[in-house]
Amino acid sequence: MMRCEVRLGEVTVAALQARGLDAHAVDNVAAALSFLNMNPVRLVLTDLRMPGLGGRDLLASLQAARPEMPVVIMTAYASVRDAVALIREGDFDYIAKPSEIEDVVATIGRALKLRETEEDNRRLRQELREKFDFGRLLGTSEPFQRVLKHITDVCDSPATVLFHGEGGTGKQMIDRAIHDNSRRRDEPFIDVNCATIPENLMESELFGHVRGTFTGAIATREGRFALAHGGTLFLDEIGDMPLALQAKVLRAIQEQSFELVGGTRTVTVDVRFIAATHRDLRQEAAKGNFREDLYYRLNVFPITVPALREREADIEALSAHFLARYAASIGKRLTGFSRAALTAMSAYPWPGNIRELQNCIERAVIVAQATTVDFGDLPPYLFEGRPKLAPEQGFVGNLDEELERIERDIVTQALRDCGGIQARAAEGLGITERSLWHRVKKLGIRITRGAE
Ligand SMILES: Nc1ncnc2c1ncn2[C@@H]1O[C@H](COP(=O)(O)OP(=O)(O)OP(=O)(O)O)[C@@H](O)[C@H]1O
Repeated sequence: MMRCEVRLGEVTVAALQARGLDAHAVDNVAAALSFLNMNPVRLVLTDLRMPGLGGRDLLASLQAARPEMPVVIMTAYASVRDAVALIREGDFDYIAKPSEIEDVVATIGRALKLRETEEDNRRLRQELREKFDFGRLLGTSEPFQRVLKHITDVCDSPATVLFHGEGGTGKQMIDRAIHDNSRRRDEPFIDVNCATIPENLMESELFGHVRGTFTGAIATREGRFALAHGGTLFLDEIGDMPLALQAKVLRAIQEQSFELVGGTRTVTVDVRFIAATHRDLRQEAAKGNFREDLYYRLNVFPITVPALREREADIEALSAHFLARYAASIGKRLTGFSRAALTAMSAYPWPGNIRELQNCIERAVIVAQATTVDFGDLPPYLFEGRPKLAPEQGFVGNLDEELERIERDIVTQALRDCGGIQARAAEGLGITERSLWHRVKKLGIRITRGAE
C-alpha cells in the first residue's frame, strides 16, 4: 500500500486488515520499490500524485520489472483522466477518491480474482502444452481445431477411436500423435494397412503363425497384435479388412486375446486400438460388406478428419511449412508464394488432400526460378479444374501415363519460362541439355522461342 496521505493509507490498511487481508503501507515510491523487492506482494494500491517520485514512475517500474502485478490506482477526481490514460496503456484498475472503503475492498477483490483466473488459465494452457504436444500437426482452422480438441479428450482414455476421412487428410499422423501423447507413449506404435496386405496373408500378419502352418511359415512368427502389446495398434483402412477375418479381429479387440494361425494357445495382450477408414462403415455394414458388431465396437469414439478443401484457412500455413522443408532439403533459397499462387491453391479442391498439396509444393520448389513460388510453378491441372485423383479411390488411371503427363507439364513450363532456351531450362531442371533434348523428343513437346 502506497501512502501519500498518511491518514488515508492507515485507514485503508486497517480496513483491509479487518477483512483478513495482509496489508502494508509505505510512505513513498522508493520505499514501495524496496518493499516489493523484499516481500511477496500480490497487489499494489497507489495514489497517482505523490511528492518526489510519482505514481507514474512506480507504474513504469512495475511494468518493467513485474508486468504481471495487479495495480489499483486511487486518485482524486481531477486526475481520473490521467489514470484512464494509464489504464489504456497497461492493465490497471482505478478508484476515484474520495470513495467508500467498501468500494476499495471490492475493487481489490476483483483485481485479485482476475489475476487468479489469468494465472489459472496460463497454468492450464501450460499443462496442456506439456501434456499434449501436437506441435507437428499444423492447422488453426476451426474444423481442424475441433479434431485437436477431440484427440486431446481421448489421448489418455483406453477407448477405441475410429477416424473417418479421405486419403491424405492426416489420419495416420493424428493417430501417431494420440499414441505419442498417451500413457503408452514409450511402448510400441504398430500400424497395419489392411488395404495393402494380400488377403491370404492378412490373418498371419495380424495374429502371427506357428511354424510349419503353411508353405513359407518356416518359423513361428509374432503378428502385429502381439508386437503392439503394451502400446497402440493402428488398423488403417479397416473398411478393407476381409469379412472372413473381421470376427477374429472383433474378438481380439473385445477380449484382448487371440490364437496364432495354426496354434491352439490363447495369447493375451494389452493393446489400445485406433482404426481409420475412408469408407462409410455404416453404409458398408448395411450393404453386408462390413460386420455390424465390429462397426459398433469400433465406433465408440468416431472422429471425422476434414478434407483439405474444408479447411481452406490452413492451406497457406501448410504450404509454407512444406516449402520451407523442401527448399531446405535441396538447398534452394525461397521466401514464400506469390499472391497468385496462393489464390490458385486456395481455389483448388485438393481431392488428394494434404498429401497432394505436399507433392505439389515439392514439385513447385524444384521448378521455381525466382525467390518466390509463382502460379506458373504449380501443376497446370490446378487451373484446369481437372483433379487427377478421385476423392474416395485415391489415384485412378495409368501410372506411366500420369508420370509422363507430369513430366511433360514440368518440361513445357520450364521451357516456356526460359523463352524456349533449352540450356537455361535444363539448368533450371537440374538436368543436362542432352537429357532435356531426349525428353522433349520423347514427350513430343514443341518448343516455342521467345515470349508466347
Ligand atoms: N496437420 C498436418 N500438418 C502437417 N502435415 C500433415 C498434417 N496432416 C497430414 N500431414 C502430412 O500429409 C501427408 C499425409 O498424411 P497421412 O499419411 O497421415 O494421411 P492419411 O489420412 O493417413 O492418408 P491415407 O489414408 O491415404 O493413408 C503426410 O506426409 C503428413 O506428414
